[in-house]
Amino acid sequence: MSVRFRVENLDQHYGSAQVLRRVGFEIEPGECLAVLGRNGAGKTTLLKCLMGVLPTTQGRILVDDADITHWSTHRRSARGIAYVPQGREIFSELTVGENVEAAARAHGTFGTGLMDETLALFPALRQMWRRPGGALSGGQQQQLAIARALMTRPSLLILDEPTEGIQPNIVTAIKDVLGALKGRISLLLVEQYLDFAISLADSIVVLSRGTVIEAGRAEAISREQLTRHIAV
Ligand SMILES: Nc1ncnc2c1ncn2[C@@H]1O[C@H](COP(=O)(O)OP(=O)(O)OP(=O)(O)O)[C@@H](O)[C@H]1O
Repeated sequence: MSVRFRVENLDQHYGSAQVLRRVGFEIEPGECLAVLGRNGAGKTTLLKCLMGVLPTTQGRILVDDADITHWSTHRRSARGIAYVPQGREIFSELTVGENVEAAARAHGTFGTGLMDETLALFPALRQMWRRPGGALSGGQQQQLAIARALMTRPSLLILDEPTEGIQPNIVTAIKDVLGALKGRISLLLVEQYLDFAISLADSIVVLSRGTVIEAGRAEAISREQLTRHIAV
């Protein structure tokens, strides 16, 4: 089940440095929002605020009608917000199967059809089921991280640069999976790879120095505009 997700006037500071300024956007149920911006624009900081890893001092975060601004990370996760961080953070000592099962047990979805449904999206993971997570390629680890996140039965899946450092065939596989999930769940995608973001996004937000400098429906923003905003 997907949700409406809204962020209003979010500020964030590291010490005296302001990193986010009045950031706001909305994700319609079942849609994909791409957040774009150069290195250092504040994208990862934004995601940390949304997951409650960083406390919010100014602004509001809403899921449907619930104000989750001050909820713990755990409570947000229980409300259906899942986060696949940059760097993936799987358990490299555990097998692929143990990684998936640990996430499923922690969220009460072990032994449900959800596990089979999710693994059907990632045939490569089934083939690698008994291999340690650390033995997988970067792309396979990314798939594993997404599969783990899906075990929480999310209504909003947040992904921080899922294509970073990944071989092209797995990028395509991940794009297909996210495309298939869209509609059923909402997606928030932070991405540097423009073509990937454009192919999935229904709406786009561009951040620059912590400020939203462009926002709108994906079809209303040209590729040239986006390239100009995020070119180094
Ligand atoms: N823990 C921290 N303490 C102080 N400053 C930080 C911290 N983390 C990030 N910053 C600074 O905040 C700004 C935003 O960083 P952030 O990582 O959110 O950007 P980003 O858009 O995700 O960049 P990248 O694509 O490189 O990950 C940068 O200027 C960065 O140097």
